[in-house]
Amino acid sequence: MLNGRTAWSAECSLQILSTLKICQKHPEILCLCTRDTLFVWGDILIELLSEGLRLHPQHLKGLDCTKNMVNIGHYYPACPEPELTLGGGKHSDPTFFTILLQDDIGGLQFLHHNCWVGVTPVPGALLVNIGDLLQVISNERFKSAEHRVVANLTGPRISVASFFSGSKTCTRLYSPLKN
Ligand SMILES: O=C(O)CCC(=O)C(=O)O
Ligand SMILES: [Fe+2]
Repeated sequence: MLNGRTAWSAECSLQILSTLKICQKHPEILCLCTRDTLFVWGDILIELLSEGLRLHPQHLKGLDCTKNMVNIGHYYPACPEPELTLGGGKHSDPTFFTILLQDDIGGLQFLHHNCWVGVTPVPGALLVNIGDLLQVISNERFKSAEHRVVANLTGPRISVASFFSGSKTCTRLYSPLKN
């Protein structure tokens, strides 16, 4: 807090720092993760997801699924006793979908048939995670998988998540698609 105000600049610079640190390690992905490019990926993805539901390619876009995107940078310091803690607790994303850029440290795990399965980092790859809103809209044909981040002896680990979650001022009611 700064004079009673939230120190938003610290969060903001952390986010930029995270993106820059990843880009320093993998300069080839710089063009993948600008805000404009992420909106393009979002539009391509939502078309594919619409088609996956046998809908018109623009159907989900018409529900404003890609209208708003929030970027959050994560910084997980190296941990001397990783088994005693977690980098990020178990959750599902309350979004339509999330595009995630992670560095090469690893630690992200998804819950699959009651087992935690690690996501091996692939240099330059963006990871797409279905969120709760898309699970509801798709009538559970797409699943919003629970995930967590384990702490690592090595680090820091850095990731940047781009959350596509509709407009903050949206008053639209979402419900499962009729079959
Ligand atoms: O840091 C990660 O790999 C995952 C972060 C995450 O799950 C989130 O921001 O919702
Ligand atoms: Fe998440």
